[in-house]
Amino acid sequence: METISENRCFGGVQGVYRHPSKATGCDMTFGLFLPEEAEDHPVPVLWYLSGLTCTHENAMVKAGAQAWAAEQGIALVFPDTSPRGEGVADDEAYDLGQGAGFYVNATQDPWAPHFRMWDYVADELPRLITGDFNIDEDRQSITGHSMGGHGALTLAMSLPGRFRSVSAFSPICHPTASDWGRKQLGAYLGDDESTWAVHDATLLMREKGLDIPLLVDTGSTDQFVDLLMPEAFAEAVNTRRVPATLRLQKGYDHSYFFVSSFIEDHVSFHAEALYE
Ligand SMILES: N[C@@H](CCC(=O)N[C@@H](CS)C(=O)NCC(=O)O)C(=O)O
Repeated sequence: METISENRCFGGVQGVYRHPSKATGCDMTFGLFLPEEAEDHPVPVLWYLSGLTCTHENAMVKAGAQAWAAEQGIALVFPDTSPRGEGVADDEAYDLGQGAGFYVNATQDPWAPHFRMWDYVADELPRLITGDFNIDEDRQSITGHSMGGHGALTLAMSLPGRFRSVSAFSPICHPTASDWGRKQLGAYLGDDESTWAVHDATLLMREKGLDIPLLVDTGSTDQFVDLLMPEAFAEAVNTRRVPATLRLQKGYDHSYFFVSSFIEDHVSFHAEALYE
């Protein structure tokens, strides 16, 4: 693993690292914030999955999470959103290909060789960070924004026991019924929609429910709210009577100004579960 940068940050270290990935078959870059406590003992970790067009960097520099993670003694990991590089397939559209991995394992050409972001964030990167850094593998929580909120919700519902809590900012809630989803799931997984269902938070909620604390914030004036479909997810949560806090935040849009306004709440919410 190669260290790209390490900067002192709120008493801890904000690092950026690159490593060859077996899952994606290319080099992958991620950001990792370690609070000061990691110098002495293993610390809990909060995963932050990012949205369309993002790299590891957007949330790392724009969400403002480190101050609150430092206060709580929690590590933050910021994975990239797709495989990258010249030998990796791409598309001209911003919402397909590089920067738009959707946290699935592609089965279709030209995506199948590298677009295995599910395996990357569910298996390979967790093993790497808990092996190489002072992180407590038994205390993990997950959050994300937009496409990353979709990733956070679907990972949490599909990997029971892995995470202590899950939250999301403006998540894509029902991708099998949205243009943020149908296009990408069709391209990566093919036309058989039965293979899409395990990547749809609303369908997973209807089918399985969830037994860890759940918090979702969406801006009431998010410009993409019709694509996010928070009401479909809320209905599934209600139908299953899953304890959850689902909020529409008045006047907020889809940007990182929204994420940074509520990140303190989310870090505190996760800290409660991680230190229970
Ligand atoms: N570029 C797209 C939207 C992409 C977008 O809003 N991406 C969000 C996540 S879904 C983001 O975080 N962008 C990067 C940033 O704001 O730093 C458009 O204008 O239609």
